[in-house]
Amino acid sequence: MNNELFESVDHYISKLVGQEDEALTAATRSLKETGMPAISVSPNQGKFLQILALLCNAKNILELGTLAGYSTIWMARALPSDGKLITLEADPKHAAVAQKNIERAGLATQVQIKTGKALDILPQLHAEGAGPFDMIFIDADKPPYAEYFEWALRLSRPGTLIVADNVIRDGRVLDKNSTDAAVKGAQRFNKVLAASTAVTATILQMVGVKEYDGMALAVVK
Ligand SMILES: C[S@@+](CC[C@H](N)C(=O)[O-])C[C@H]1O[C@@H](n2cnc3c(N)ncnc32)[C@H](O)[C@@H]1O
Ligand SMILES: [Mg+2]
Repeated sequence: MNNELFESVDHYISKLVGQEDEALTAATRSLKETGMPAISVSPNQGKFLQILALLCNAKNILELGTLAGYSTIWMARALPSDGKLITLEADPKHAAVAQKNIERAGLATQVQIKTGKALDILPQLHAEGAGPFDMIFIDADKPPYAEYFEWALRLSRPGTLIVADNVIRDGRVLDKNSTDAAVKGAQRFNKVLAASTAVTATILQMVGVKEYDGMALAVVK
């Protein structure tokens, strides 16, 4: 693989159609400033998520895994003025940084961060009658991705788009003997996705400024 070329082309694309404004660059800067890991989606992936949200006319988005709110900002910008995005984050420090970034982006009235483990909050959302969501982006810890998918289905309607990030893991999903918990989580999720009769799904490989990876896309039947 020619990673250098993939990175250069990724920069070329983001310069053309994935330009970040000050709110997005500040969100990225906040990772370094607060010692958070640089594991947000890339600018072009953020733009891709925004386009997906626009394609499904999303008024109601759910995100699992906020970090600094970078992907949150890209997706929330696709919402109409009365649209809402709920994002779940286990780490209160990440949630606090994300809240500031979301306020800076002028999205505080549309975005709600819920702090806690996704597997605790998802049943609460379901019990409260939240949703159905138009789009659900799964990007939290990888081992329970299959469980996140089951909860996403419960919070969906026919036509809901479910997107799951990082399901290729530098190609390591091919390694049947992998002991890496994230790889095993992705393998288990991909199997569950493929076997599900509730969705029409595919997986896109992605190259660029981030590690070689991929996103799963599933439309609920
Ligand atoms: C890959 S980062 C999210 C990146 C973000 N979606 C973006 O692209 O800008 C994963 C986030 O999930 C959070 N997380 C980890 N385990 C979690 C859990 N059980 N429930 C909710 N969030 C979790 C981590 O603290 C981290 O902030
Ligand atoms: Mg990710």
